[in-house]
Amino acid sequence: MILRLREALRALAGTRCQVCGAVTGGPWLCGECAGELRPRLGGFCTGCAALTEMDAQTPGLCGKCRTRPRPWSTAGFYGAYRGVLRDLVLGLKFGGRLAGLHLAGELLLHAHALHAARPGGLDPAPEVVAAVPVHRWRLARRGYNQSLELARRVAAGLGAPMDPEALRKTRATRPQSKLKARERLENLGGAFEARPESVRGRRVLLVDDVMTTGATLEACCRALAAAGAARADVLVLARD
Ligand SMILES: O=P(O)(O)OC[C@H]1O[C@H](OP(=O)(O)OP(=O)(O)O)[C@H](O)[C@@H]1O
Repeated sequence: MILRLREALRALAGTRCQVCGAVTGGPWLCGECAGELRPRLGGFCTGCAALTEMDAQTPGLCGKCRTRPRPWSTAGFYGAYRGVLRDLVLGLKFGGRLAGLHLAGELLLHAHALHAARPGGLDPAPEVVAAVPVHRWRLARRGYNQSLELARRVAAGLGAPMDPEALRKTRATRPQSKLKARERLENLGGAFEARPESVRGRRVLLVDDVMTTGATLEACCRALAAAGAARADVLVLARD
């Protein structure tokens, strides 16, 4: 009975666009949203994924990454944090639109393949997949950690081990989205801890939904390095 109900709900979800909720004939997206979703192939920094004005520009290191490399090896992302991709991220995080996880997982896997194929790109076979953690209070309020759910899908798609305990948030912090760029790194000081048993000597792929200043991923990668990770790559759905 419960299974039949689940199937019926799944069938119902399959008739709606996972981004805008419009009724569709297809499984995941309406024509309008599908038409807008395309991976960004050029015009980004290979170090921090910062976007340049021209998306036709050959990817290379930005000035900031040349002078102050980030504490990760390289970054991969699907697209700019705009339009349909932004709606998808916001729906996952604040709208409880978890049906979007299937699509988001596929986009992340597509992004991983693209960024693993470029020179100096993502590790094609990470030894551990980890997620940016949320504090237990936020978890209790939201009911799930969207980054963890995304990381699970990436790990399953890559056939790589997922370790939900690899990183932990040790204290509650103000949401990055509410802070100015210069306040963001300070907000996260000492807020993340990595578990040495999970990451020591291993190549880690760290997954999050969106990168804005990169402060969150930076704080997490510093924790991974402190716990002895051999390498950390970062992968996000959207770059702001
Ligand atoms: O690159 P940054 O400038 O660090 O910003 C990006 C981070 O900000 C958001 O989390 P936020 O802290 O707002 O929310 P959450 O803890 O509620 O997921 C987002 O999910 C990223 O983790």
